[in-house]
Amino acid sequence: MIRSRAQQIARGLCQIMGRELLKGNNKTIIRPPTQTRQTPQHPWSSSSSVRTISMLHWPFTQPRDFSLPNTSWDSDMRQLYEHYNSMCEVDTEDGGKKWGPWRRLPSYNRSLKYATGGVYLSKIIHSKARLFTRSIKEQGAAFEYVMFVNKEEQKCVCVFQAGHLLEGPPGMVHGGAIATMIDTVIGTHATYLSGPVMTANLNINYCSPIPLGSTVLLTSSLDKEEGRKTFLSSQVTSTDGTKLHTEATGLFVSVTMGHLVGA
Ligand SMILES: CCCCCCCC(=O)SCCNC(=O)CCNC(=O)[C@H](O)C(C)(C)COP(=O)(O)OP(=O)(O)OC[C@H]1O[C@@H](n2cnc3c(N)ncnc32)[C@H](O)[C@@H]1OP(=O)(O)O
Repeated sequence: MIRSRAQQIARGLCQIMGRELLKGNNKTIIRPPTQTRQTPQHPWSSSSSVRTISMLHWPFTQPRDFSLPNTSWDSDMRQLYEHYNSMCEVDTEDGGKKWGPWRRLPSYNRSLKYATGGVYLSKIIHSKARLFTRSIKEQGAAFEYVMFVNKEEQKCVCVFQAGHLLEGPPGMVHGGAIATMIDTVIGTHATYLSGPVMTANLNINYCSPIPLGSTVLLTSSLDKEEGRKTFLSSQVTSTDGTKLHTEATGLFVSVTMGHLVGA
């Protein structure tokens, strides 16, 4: 009985989430429920077919965007955030603003919250579930990160500060935490490019340890797409790009929304 109720909710959710995924150039991208500030209209979201949500008419709480700066961020993290954020909006000749080549991806503690009504649904469906990387409340204790995508170059970058709860060897970041971040970054990038996907294969080479508490840069680039398969590669480097910490490749397989929510 409970299962059939869950399935009904999941089916409804599929319909809702399906509507909230943007279609751009035949690609599906995650859409935030709202912008955190006034931003210029972006070509990807300017289509009249896109259903935007007016939070003015939305009675439920706006989810917290974890990718915005907080006091735990060190100077490297802030500088890189400012660097990529400044390329999200550029000045026009007439003194206005327009979208730049990069876009910051918002980040919530449940993927469900990207959908219209997702904040409400997340209180009903597995209400205690949290996205692994956003499950620790203390700022700076575990995964602090922000992701930016560049549609033209089909690239994604992530500025990641590894907190003290991610220790593996003494004073160094746990390999599983690094794998988690790589999966998160290339998985998000694959979703951005290809719509709902799941990780089918992840290969990782750990080249040099990441000091606990430090900030590193993760990059993701599209290698190829073959039918339902999206192949990406990733590198984790020091913030100045001179030291290679980790390199990885991943295969993501497109799935239906039903597959994702277990309907
Ligand atoms: C917002 C935060 C984002 C975070 C992103 C995190 C993403 C995740 O961690 S997902 C969780 C971890 N992953 C999983 O649990 C996935 C478990 N696996 C599955 O569900 C399924 O095996 C799944 C969906 C990957 C593929 O199953 P299915 O849809 O039946 O596809 P299937 O027909 O088997 O394979 C499709 C193609 O992929 C290939 N393929 C599938 N698995 C693999 C694999 N491991 N290695 C190589 N190729 C593979 C198949 O050979 C096939 O290729 P082709 O089309 O050329 O014949």
